[in-house]
Amino acid sequence: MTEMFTTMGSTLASFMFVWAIIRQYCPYELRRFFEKYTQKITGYFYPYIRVSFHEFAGDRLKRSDAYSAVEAYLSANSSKSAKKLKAEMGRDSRKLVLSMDEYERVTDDFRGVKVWWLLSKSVSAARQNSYYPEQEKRFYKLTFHKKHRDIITEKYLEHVVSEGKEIRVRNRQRKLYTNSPGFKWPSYKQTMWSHIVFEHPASFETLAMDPEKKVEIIEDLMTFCKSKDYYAKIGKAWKRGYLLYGPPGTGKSTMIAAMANLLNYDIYDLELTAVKDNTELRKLLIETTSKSIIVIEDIDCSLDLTGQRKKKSEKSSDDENDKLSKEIAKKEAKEEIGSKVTLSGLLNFIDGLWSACGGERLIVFTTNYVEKLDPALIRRGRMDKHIELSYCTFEAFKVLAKNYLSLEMHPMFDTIQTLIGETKITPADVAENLMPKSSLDDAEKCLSSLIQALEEAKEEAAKEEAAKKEEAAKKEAAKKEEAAKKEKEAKEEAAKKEKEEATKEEAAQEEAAEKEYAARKKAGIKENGQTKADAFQSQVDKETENVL
Ligand SMILES: Nc1ncnc2c1ncn2[C@@H]1O[C@H](COP(=O)(O)OP(=O)(O)OP(=O)(O)O)[C@@H](O)[C@H]1O
Ligand SMILES: [Mg+2]
Repeated sequence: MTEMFTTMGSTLASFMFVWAIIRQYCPYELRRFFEKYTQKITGYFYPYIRVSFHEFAGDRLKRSDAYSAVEAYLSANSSKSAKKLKAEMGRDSRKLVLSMDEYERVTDDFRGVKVWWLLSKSVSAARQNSYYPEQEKRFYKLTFHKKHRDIITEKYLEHVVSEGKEIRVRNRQRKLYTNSPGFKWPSYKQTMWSHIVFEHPASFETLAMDPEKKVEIIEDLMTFCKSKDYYAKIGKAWKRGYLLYGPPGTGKSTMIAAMANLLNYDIYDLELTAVKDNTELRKLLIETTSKSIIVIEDIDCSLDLTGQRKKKSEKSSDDENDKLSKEIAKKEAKEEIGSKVTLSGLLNFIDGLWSACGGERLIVFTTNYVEKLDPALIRRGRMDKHIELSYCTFEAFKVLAKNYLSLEMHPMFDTIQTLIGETKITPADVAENLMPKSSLDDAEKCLSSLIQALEEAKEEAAKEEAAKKEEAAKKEAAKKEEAAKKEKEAKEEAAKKEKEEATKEEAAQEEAAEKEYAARKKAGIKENGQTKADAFQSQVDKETENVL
């Protein structure tokens, strides 16, 4: 026996050696030729057909649906026969779901035909000097006899995929995904999203808001999730945008959780500030699955409106003489290159060509300041439904009282109704006051605490109002004073002008008088001169006469 093993070992070693020599020295074409014909000859004697289902096929951007369906199908069908299993938490964390582990082989029977499934993986070595880790490519391999080719390829595979999909929906753990900012080197099998199990208890029933509005939103959501054919008919991607806006603590985030629970959707909480650029945003979008809600919270804070920045840099580049402004423009341009997601990138994300992939998706934006948002971002078609969540009304209070204190009616409700109508209080504040703080707190105590809070809020509001009025009055007075000052200045200016005019006129008159005087004087001299000359002439004439 030992001898036999020794011989076998040395034969194997010799074979490996020869094969290594062939691989090294045999030209590639010859080797291909050799391999091809070896496969053909083996195929002739080997009567089985193998089908592989790779986890990441094609462009490797997304996990293959076929692989997921097979995985789900086998998790339900293999757990009885496989010996090596892996366990994952199932829906609502109530039950463990078992599925076959790596390198495990199971048998399945379909209409009397026996098939074999194997979960395997191939590991490609890490590239030298590369940051990329070793890459594992997992795949399922189905083996069956070639005489059953038709039944397996036509019927069995269809059965596996449809049952697998059903099982997936049944076992689906709803997840809350987020894009991790520290993630730099995505290998093909890693996704851009990290997730935890989504277990938020919020529902529309516990959401405090106007009942009519609530019903309207629920109907809108239910209609959306049943409208696959309708969207296909009108030629629109199966997605819908919701804009939730209102002051902090009015239930925007709670409503998103309620929507996910109502529709049984996953949530993708997109942190825009952690997205490097538009390309990364697109990748994130591709990796989201259908039946999901993509959420961007506080959209006004997370988006840099680059349109405005461009305007600034254009303005400064206009001024060519100013060196400093040119430098600022350059700096801004650099920032632009290194900047993150742009408005146009986000618009494309919402309703560009890529947004149609996957289908059955809600995109929800929340903001505290709707007026700050670019109109292009929230126009209908992008954000189809705008929902305002505002301060607590009496109807909303009643829902909270029922949730927190199991109260439908109470004598103190009347006071609360009056006070709630007169003041602004968020549902979050109401909820906080209604929550018992110790085991001794009863409903009455909680309601009194709320009444006190409402009164304080009312007082605070009155004070604020008074302060505002005072401020406004001060402003008005300052305005009036300013106007009076201006009027006075204007009057003084006018008087000054008038005086100046008068002085000018006087000067002009004086000048004219002087001119006239000068002219007269000149004329007088002339006249005098003439008289003297004439007198002199007459005297000369007289003397001449006397001489004669
Ligand atoms: N309409 C509501 N119905 C029930 N509970 C509410 C409602 N609004 C607020 N709450 C309670 O207040 C808390 C805060 O609410 P939430 O986080 O939904 O507010 P928000 O509008 O998202 O605030 P922000 O703008 O600051 O993000 C929640 O945990 C919830 O318990
Ligand atoms: Mg919130």
